[in-house]
Amino acid sequence: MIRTGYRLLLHPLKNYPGPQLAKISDTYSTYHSAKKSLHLATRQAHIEYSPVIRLGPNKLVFNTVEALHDIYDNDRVDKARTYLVSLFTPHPNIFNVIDKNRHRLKRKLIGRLLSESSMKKFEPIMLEQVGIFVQQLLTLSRGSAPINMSDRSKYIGADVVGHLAFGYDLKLQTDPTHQNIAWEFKTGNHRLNVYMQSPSLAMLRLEPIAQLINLMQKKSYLRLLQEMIKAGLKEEKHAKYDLYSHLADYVDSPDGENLSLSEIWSEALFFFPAGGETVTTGIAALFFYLSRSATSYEKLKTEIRSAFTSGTEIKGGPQLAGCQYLCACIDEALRMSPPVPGTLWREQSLSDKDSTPLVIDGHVVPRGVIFGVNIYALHHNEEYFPDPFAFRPERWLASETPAARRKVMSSAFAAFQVGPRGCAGKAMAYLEFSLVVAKTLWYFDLEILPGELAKVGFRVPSSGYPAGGGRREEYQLHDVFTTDHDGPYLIVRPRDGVSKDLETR
Ligand code: HEM
Repeated sequence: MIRTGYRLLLHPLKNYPGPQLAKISDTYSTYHSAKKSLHLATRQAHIEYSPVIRLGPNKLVFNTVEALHDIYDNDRVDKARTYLVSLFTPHPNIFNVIDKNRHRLKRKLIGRLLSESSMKKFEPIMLEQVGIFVQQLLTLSRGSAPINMSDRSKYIGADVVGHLAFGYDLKLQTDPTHQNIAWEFKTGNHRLNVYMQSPSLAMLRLEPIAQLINLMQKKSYLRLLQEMIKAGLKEEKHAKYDLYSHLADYVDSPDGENLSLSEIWSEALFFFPAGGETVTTGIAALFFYLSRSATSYEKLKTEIRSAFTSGTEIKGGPQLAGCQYLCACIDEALRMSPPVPGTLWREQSLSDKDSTPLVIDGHVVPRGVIFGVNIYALHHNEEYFPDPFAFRPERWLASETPAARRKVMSSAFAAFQVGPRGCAGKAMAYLEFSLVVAKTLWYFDLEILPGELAKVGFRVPSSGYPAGGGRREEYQLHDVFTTDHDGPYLIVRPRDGVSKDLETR
């Protein structure tokens, strides 16, 4: 009672509007994160209350471009300690490390592997996986089973990352043995996302228990993880183009830039949600939007089919980068269905000695408060993206939209987050995304599957959110820090004559 009274009447955030329950307890965000709908609830709360809302006793969420840059591009701000709930080894990885110096080192080393120039070396492996993707579509197109593009994109996402992280061929695209790991990872993310909203729940230290249950249930991802690590250790350290070969020289090196072996495996494991699940969401979302928008589909198909003369010609480089409509479609899919849709919590750095108050978009934020911008809400803020639920790639094109408007949109586009903790894998993401979509549209014509399956992708069983869930034109994401999603189910028809080079592979 006393604590509730304090939070309502005396707390420094007492004057900020927001759902009543959120002012007194983290139950509000815990409940919505358990329901995987926190992104929708946050946007709804912004609409009902204000661009700045209190979403927990100690939490502020902003919905402005100014706040985005004030928060994420600010040396006085750190990742909030709620990220520590995702710590599995004594060594933090690039995602959950808070200390700025340690982060800088990790970012330097891992950033090299994920840079644009490094991606040129990794591209042959990626192309091989994309080749398997289109070949599998060809095989499936001849069967009677419907093709779920979420499943296909989940498999290729994990296969590509398996190679980059562990130099390991998971073969999810062709062999069902390990395909359920894609879902096991999501379950783990969901649990962590709930803990991140509720620091007190995390303090109960349930994670080791959950891990123990996983072990007892012999979760296949744990077994697979051990298998991948063992296989990696057997190889000569520079045998493959993967994370281990990049970092092996830093293992216990004496010059201060040292990493432990378990730290490298923890980084490699993080690549699965970071690089596998995110690109996957983007690809599935774009196929959803293309299957619903005949105009965009025709425009993109025409662009791809006139930019190249064969499917094998489609690879990274100026020709692919010159496909401007493709780039616009990718950004529009990432805007409407951001693969990391939630609020990425930050706090004033514990080491910040500046005596002036921390100001975010004109608001003085007291120490101890955690804050952020919700990516889904910002991407659907009409002030920055008019008609936010319409899939309109043209809004990103210089030929269709004035420069001033595009500038506003670019500064509000946060799919990869901004600032020093923004995504390190952007170059890889755009390459994989473009290759998968361009090759698919080169080899195949796509149609929505008729009947009940046509509804998969936009149907939310218990939505109740006028601001989001249940829209026919929106690809539905289930917020688990990354996302879970289903569909679209498509009919994939091989183009006459063109798919011959897939038969001969
Ligand atoms: C469409 C695809 C992708 C999206 C939308 C995306 C989005 C993001 C976001 C929002 C963050 C910030 C997370 C936070 O602040 O907690 C992030 C971080 C990160 N992402 Fe991505 N990502 C994508 C693809 C990738 C890929 C392919 C990789 C490669 C493995 C990757 C590696 C990373 C890494 C290493 C970080 C941590 C960066 C740091 O803290 O310095 N991402 N990503």
